[in-house]
Amino acid sequence: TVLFLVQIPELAKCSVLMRERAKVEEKIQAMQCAGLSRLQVISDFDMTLTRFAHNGIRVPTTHIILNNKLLLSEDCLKKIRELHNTFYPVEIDANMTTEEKLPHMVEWWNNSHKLLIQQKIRKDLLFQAVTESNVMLRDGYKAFFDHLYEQRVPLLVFSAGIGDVLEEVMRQNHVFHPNIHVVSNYMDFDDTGVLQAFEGQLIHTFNKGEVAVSQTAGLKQMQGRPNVLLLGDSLGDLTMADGVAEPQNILTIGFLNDQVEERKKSYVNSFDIVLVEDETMDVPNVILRNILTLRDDK
Ligand SMILES: Nc1ccn([C@@H]2O[C@H](COP(=O)(O)O)[C@@H](O)[C@H]2O)c(=O)n1
Repeated sequence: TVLFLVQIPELAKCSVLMRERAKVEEKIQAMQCAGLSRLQVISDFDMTLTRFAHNGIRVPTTHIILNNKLLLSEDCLKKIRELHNTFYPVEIDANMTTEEKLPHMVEWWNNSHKLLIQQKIRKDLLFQAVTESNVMLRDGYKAFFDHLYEQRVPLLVFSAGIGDVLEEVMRQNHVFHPNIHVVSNYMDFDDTGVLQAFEGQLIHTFNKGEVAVSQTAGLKQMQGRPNVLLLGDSLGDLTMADGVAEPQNILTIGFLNDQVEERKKSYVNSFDIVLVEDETMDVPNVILRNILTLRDDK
């Protein structure tokens, strides 16, 4: 154990919480032994791969990136902000159960998507909306994406945000590599490039388990990879690996960004590792380096 802690000093930082350190060590060691050919990474996007805040200012989610006068009228911007002010507190409420939150999440996503469709958003303006936004990936993001790509480890980005927007964020940061598969809410544009609907089943924060079973279970590039590094910022993200066939070791890392004291206990009880107000990818990167470099012969 002492040797292990020397190898991963980042886990000793006070912003890193673990319910059972020994279990974390055991899982990492098992994943090291199995090698990279048995590994896949599943990550949420908003507030997990992106920062929560920068210099005290909230970083936009993929939905909020669209809150730009280029795309939305003043009236629509106001309505979208009102929806956010009503429903985000519900999403992160430490005293409500997931079942209690569910109908509110469906209402939030459906109403905001309806408003976006009414605005007839043009596909060719998404690039500019992302450029003009303050979206930022977490510090250390490049090493995270590049290392997985170089080592040919598949990365499933599983997001209740907007797929077209998060792809553009990764593209503009030069990390949208071919080993990435995205499952998210994609926009459906008509022949003239105007938003007319959203494709497929709606994904919100708390139905990722269902979506995993129906959409990610059959993904060819993820098959034969029973070891999972899972990254999220919501308890709903813990179900993102529900589509993995015969899982062996699932190491879960939760970013606790908001309502820290209220949610600390439930996060520590649910994720293997909890990172408190940590805007970096340092811990996932060091764990990946351990898993990927100790036995890279497979
Ligand atoms: N109209 C909305 C709906 C949701 N959000 C936020 O987006 C996040 C979803 O994306 P993940 O990549 O984290 O799955 C979710 O946590 C909501 O807070 C929003 O900003 N506007």
